[in-house]
Amino acid sequence: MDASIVPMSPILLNSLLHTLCTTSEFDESALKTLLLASGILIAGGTAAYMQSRFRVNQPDLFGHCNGHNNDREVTEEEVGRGVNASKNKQKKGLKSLQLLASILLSDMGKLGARDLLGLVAIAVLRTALSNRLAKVQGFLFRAAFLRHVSKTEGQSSDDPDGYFVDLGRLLPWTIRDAFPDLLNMVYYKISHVDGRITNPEQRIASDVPRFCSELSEIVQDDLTAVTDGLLYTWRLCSYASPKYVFWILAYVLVAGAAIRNFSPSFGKLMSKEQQLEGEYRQLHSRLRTHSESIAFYGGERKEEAHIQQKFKTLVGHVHSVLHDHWWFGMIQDLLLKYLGATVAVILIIEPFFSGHLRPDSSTLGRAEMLSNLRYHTSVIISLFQSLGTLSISARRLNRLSGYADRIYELMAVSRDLSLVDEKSSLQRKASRNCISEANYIEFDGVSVVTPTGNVLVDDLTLRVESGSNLLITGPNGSGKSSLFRVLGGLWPLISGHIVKPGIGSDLNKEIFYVPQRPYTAVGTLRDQLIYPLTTDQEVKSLTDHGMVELLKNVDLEYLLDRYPPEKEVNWGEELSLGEQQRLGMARLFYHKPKFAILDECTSAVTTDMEERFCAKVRAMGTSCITISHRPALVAFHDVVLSLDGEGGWSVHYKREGSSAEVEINKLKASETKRQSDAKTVQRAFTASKRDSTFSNPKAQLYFSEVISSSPSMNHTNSPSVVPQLRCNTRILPLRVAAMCKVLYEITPFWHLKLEVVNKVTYIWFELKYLINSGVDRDNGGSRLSGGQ
Ligand SMILES: Nc1ncnc2c1ncn2[C@@H]1O[C@H](COP(=O)(O)OP(=O)(O)OP(=O)(O)O)[C@@H](O)[C@H]1O
Repeated sequence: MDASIVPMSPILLNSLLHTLCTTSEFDESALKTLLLASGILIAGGTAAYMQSRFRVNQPDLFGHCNGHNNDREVTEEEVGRGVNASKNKQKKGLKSLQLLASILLSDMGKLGARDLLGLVAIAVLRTALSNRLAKVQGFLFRAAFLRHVSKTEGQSSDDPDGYFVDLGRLLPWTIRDAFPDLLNMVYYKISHVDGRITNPEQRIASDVPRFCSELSEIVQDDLTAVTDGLLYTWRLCSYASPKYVFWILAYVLVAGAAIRNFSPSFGKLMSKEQQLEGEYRQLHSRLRTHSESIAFYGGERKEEAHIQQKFKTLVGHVHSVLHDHWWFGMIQDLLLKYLGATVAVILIIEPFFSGHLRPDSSTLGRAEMLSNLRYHTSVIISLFQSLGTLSISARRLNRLSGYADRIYELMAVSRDLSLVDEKSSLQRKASRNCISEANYIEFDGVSVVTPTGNVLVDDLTLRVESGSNLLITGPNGSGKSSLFRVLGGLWPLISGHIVKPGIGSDLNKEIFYVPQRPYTAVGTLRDQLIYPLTTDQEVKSLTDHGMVELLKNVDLEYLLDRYPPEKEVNWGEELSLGEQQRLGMARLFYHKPKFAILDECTSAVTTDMEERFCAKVRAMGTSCITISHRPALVAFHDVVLSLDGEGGWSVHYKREGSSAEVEINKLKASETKRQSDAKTVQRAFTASKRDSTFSNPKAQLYFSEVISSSPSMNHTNSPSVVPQLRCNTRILPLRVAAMCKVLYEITPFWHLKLEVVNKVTYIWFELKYLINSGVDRDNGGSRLSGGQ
């Protein structure tokens, strides 16, 4: 709205001024137009404001939701609470803004300070230039009056804003570089353990850039407003008297106070919008990650409904925000721009028509007056605009505080989690609960507790010497993986003592974790093998021959033929699950750690591959800690830790000559009901005969039959998704008409329609001005020549 209405103000004033210059009295039609426009704006603004304040079907009146809880009436107490909560939130947001600003300033450095000074210099230059232009315009008016140049030429001089704003807005982007790094090891804890913050990625990827860009705009605009304000105050004081500055200031202060009273809590609205947007994006990202499973299940409708619902909530909220911006912008523009400009014109007229600047009757005197009037109109309007800009800064800062609040919350939580880590490690050191370093892994009285407080394993005591191999079994959800979350420091050590190698150094060198869900990094095939190292970090660089050997160990050498060595591939999408798991094994062979934690990392590979893998890891001298449900793997391990899923556990050491079957039977004695379910599946699996269907040569025949009986894909059967899109031979007018219809239908929002209304009003004023000025030039021209 602002952008389209702003140009109206100078046009109205120019029109008024023009009329004054030629006839020395208000033109009746211009006054009517002004009154009509003001009336429409006041009526529209008041109606919208009333509507917004009395939306009774929205329970969280100050949260601006789209009214799902119609069945509950809003009590006065609740509204009161809403007001208090809103005010508290607003204060919190402004405090966050203050803190972020101080971080930005302290991290700005020499480069940032230089840029800030550059901005100030640009603002001063811009003000000086616009002052000069205002003077030139005054001279041109004078010259036009004396018939030296045509008057239209005089009006064509440009405002310098366009030349400076773009350049000025580039500079504050460097402030963004000074932003502290929000991504660190705490990220996992924020998203998986802590639970205070949802969608941290939205805050980092979207809120931070938006915060920086809006902050840069405010800094730029306010700097300009301050320099303009100072210069024009001085000019006005020196030309007329300080009383004009006093009147303008008084008007802006009163209008500003009235506006502040009306202002909705834009910070809170912004914050909620970001949260809803984050949730909406997350649904899309989930859809992308699980698209194959969803397609197999045929779950498109369910997913679509879910996404649609989130989208509707987001749109409803955005609608509500835009509506508030609209009516509030209307009131603000009315008070600070239109009414303000009218007050300015009334102020400027007084000294020229009844005061000390009243011209003498000579032509030169009138020309001088015209020049002065033009210049001082620019001065007074610019002063109004700059004070107006400063007074709406509160709204902009309020909006900005919404982003600031979210960013600061993220920073506070991450700092909190780091501090908690440090504190608890200190506490643990003081007590007996701590992690210390040795050549082996030991759990001594360790309890594994989930972030929600469930005890998964109680008081575990177990030692894994370097060179021995441990197998961990237990029902699903019994805490097998969680044990290593505690060992790796992802979950806090609530009680007990852990001993492990590699503390303080690169943990992967000593204990290498191969996860259940294979992880493939972005990059080339080589990058997959050396992950998490980068090429620069490699102690001994992986040769081509070494790479072939690693891949041969896991039967993946064909990947070298399929993909050029330097090609970056989305491995997670192009490789099968089993292939990704085998790539994970090859990665382990490359790193050759002291201990390898194999968390069901062979669940998708063939059994012979699994056995080869275990044999190779043992031969490498790496101790395996394997989580698996497969009894076949017992043979490769010396110790079996069995979890019962209810906090209990038992350790079994393999004796000479005992077989895997004996060990399993031993474990059976202590089975609970939950355990026995898992074991039954294991036994059924080992007892079942291999299905020979797919090794049967006839299977090929079956596939051929399926393919031949499937419907052929010819073009005549292609589904007509959107019939309108299929006819591509439509003539241009029809296509334009269809486009307009679609545009109209997909833009049900007020603000867009309002834009159209604004544009039409603007054009109407332009036309009216052109017609008036044309008529007046004819009349005025003849009158002037008559006068001369
Ligand atoms: N971030 C978390 N917050 C709360 N509970 C969690 C979290 N992560 C895991 N859990 C819970 O901890 C329990 C143990 O999970 P864990 O992944 O250790 O199981 P597991 O024994 O490895 O199971 P599986 O054999 O299915 O892999 C589960 O009940 C799970 O719901």
